[in-house]
Amino acid sequence: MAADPTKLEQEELGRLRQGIDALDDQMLGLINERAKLAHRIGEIKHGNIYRPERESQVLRRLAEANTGPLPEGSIRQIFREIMSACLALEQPLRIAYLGPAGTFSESAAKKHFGSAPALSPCGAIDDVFRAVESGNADYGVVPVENSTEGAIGRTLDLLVSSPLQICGEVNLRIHQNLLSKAESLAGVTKLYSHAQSLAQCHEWLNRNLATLQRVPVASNAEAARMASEDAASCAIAGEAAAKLYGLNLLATSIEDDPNNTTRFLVVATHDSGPSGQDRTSFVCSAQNKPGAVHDLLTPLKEHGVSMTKFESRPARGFGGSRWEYVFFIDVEGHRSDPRVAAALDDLRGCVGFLKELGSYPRSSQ
Ligand SMILES: O=C(O)C(=O)C[C@]1(C(=O)O)C=C[C@@H](O)C=C1
Repeated sequence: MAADPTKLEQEELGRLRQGIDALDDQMLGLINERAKLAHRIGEIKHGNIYRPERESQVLRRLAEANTGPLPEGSIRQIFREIMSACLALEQPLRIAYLGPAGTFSESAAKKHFGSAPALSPCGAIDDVFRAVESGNADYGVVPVENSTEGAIGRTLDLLVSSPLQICGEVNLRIHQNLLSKAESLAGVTKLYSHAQSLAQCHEWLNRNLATLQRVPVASNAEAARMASEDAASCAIAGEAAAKLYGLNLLATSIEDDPNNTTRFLVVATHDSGPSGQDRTSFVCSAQNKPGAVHDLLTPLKEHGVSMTKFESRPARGFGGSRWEYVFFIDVEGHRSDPRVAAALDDLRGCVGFLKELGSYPRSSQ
């Protein structure tokens, strides 16, 4: 046990706490002053107040100005919550995400919007798009790719067919944990998780729990819920699900790839204005002739536009015939940047189909 503080230390403790109280009072005043400025900005803007490009600039500027000791991640989190609360005074946002509660999509939505908005879980990626299209939600958060498992095809397909635009991206480090109602694995016979999570922890499971029966279920959060009802089972899921269902963390960060990251997109009826560090996504077809894919890349090269993603997908779902493909391309820059605009114009002239999916601030991670 730690020794009790000496009398001198007790006195110092009192002075330090007074110092903290004084700073807290100042910060309280300043945060409310800030809220008043945001409120006035809201009055001037009329209508849609949420500005992803401005939020990205605010967070980037503070992260760059930060000299510590608080790390950049904490500064971003604190100011994210302050902006989230300021915005909620003006425009309470409704966010649809791929549920149920406790999924990584929910964590991504909170990371991007803070905790002020009303979050509604949807049963499928299609339902997230539908909620935003119908006006039942202002924004939608859906996974689009995982660094271990690759693209989420359904999200890509819906980006082609839906009128929604991408207005943001969130990169989330995915830490998988072994959770159970039980305090140890002694009597545990079954393991629930989503098939993707089982795959992401495959080697760890083979090394540590080779004989445990693995049961794939609809989502990690559902796995956690099932494990919460049966102490002879365990689940692989994120920390949010562990908290939600009151489960013990029997092992943490058990994913095989320590850099396991999922990229989520924020979809809306509009994309984002330029923030200075943006990405533009579009999808296009290539003609079925030699050198067609090379032709797609030429306008980008000619206008000095960097490509950050190139993903192909069968075009069958979009009226294409067998063995025809569409290409999902991400480039650096905003569609209003002259070089990006010129490259897109040239591309439009040489492909059968091109759809802009939106420009949005690049994720900080
Ligand atoms: O700068 C603005 O346009 C604001 O409305 C202020 C503010 C903020 O709190 O900084 C609030 C909401 C917007 O999404 C962006 C920024």
